[in-house]
Amino acid sequence: MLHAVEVKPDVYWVGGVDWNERNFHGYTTDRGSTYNAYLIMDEHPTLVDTCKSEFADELIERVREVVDPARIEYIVANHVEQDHSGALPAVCALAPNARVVASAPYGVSGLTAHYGDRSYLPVKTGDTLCIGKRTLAFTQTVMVHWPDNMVTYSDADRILFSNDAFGQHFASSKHFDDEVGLPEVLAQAKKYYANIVMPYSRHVERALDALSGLDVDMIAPSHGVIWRSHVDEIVRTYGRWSSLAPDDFAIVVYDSMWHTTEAMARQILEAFIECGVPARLFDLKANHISDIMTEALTAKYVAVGSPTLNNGMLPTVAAFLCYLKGLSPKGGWEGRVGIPFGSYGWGPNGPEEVAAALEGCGFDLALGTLAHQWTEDEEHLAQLHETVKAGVRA
Ligand SMILES: Cc1cc2nc3c(=O)[nH]c(=O)nc-3n(C[C@H](O)[C@H](O)[C@H](O)COP(=O)(O)O)c2cc1C
Repeated sequence: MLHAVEVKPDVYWVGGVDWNERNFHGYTTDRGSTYNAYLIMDEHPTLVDTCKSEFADELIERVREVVDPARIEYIVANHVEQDHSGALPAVCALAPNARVVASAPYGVSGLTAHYGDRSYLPVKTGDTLCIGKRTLAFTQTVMVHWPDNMVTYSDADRILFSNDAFGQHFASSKHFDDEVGLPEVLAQAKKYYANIVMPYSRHVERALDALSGLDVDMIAPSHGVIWRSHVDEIVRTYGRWSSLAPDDFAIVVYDSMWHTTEAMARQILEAFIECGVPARLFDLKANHISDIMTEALTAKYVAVGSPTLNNGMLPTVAAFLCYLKGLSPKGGWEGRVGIPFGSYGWGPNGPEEVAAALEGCGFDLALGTLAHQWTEDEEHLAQLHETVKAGVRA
């Protein structure tokens, strides 16, 4: 088994590795994940976060390699969600004198709802906790991505225990950003941001501002690898993602029964490419919505196509648009163009429903709804091509 790992003097990674996790509440995790917990050995031994309940034994075994769990005096619960707090009852049972530190009011109320009243120690932004040589400082990062989220900073170690922020679903026997392929880790961090954090981008901007004064040389998130060599890069990258500034890039997402909407999708793709706009095509039968969302994070153009089925859009397209709506930034998609399209037999309800959904997400439907009756011929496909080119060049 993987042993506890000393990430800085007297600070140990003691988390769990979920090699086989492939679907995290509807988000595909093709590299598995980790639930990171950190043990700080000071005068008052402190555990930062726990893990999913299924990994409690793994975590406790790693803690035992460093210290008898009964000696733990504080458990900092940065976030209520069960992947970080599920092992709390098991750890508390072995550490009966430990005080559980949680953000007020939502961390305390959330933990109480899940695990009962455990005399939580409530903290707010600016509060500190002396654990010996070290002082831990807490910053609430409200709605990144739940109301209770907070991060914990250890001044003596210059470590930010960032919980979900800067995390990646990435299982590895290595623990640091410089020990694994950076492009893969950044890709997983982008997928995490797009699928978990994106709707709260304004809150991320505020959190980055609040944390900008800290002297950080290690970011220890609760999922994936620890940032020690690329701290500036991931903070800068979060700044870029949270700004929601789009790249000149297009995604074309569709489903189709008899290939007409598919032919339209391919024509739209070609038009972008001819305009010099990099573009990607996603058939919803072959691509998972969480992978498409990763690309939506930075795409200026989001074209979505559905034929009409039973007076509406296809269920696959509806599922994608429902997911997109939930993850759309609360203030809408400033500067982003939505392009609804699709084929129909006798009523254009399919493409029209797509248009209404894209508008509801906050896209600008600058090109209108590109609906076509029955099958496409060469002439109409050429017209569609020109319409998209004209829209992109306008
Ligand atoms: C089961 C089924 C139900 C359909 N229901 C409708 C409908 O309610 N209204 C309509 O206008 N067309 C309806 N159509 C026709 C399709 O919208 C039409 O064939 C369209 O060109 C299919 O586009 P596609 O090739 O992208 O699948 C239906 C087709 C099928 C197979």
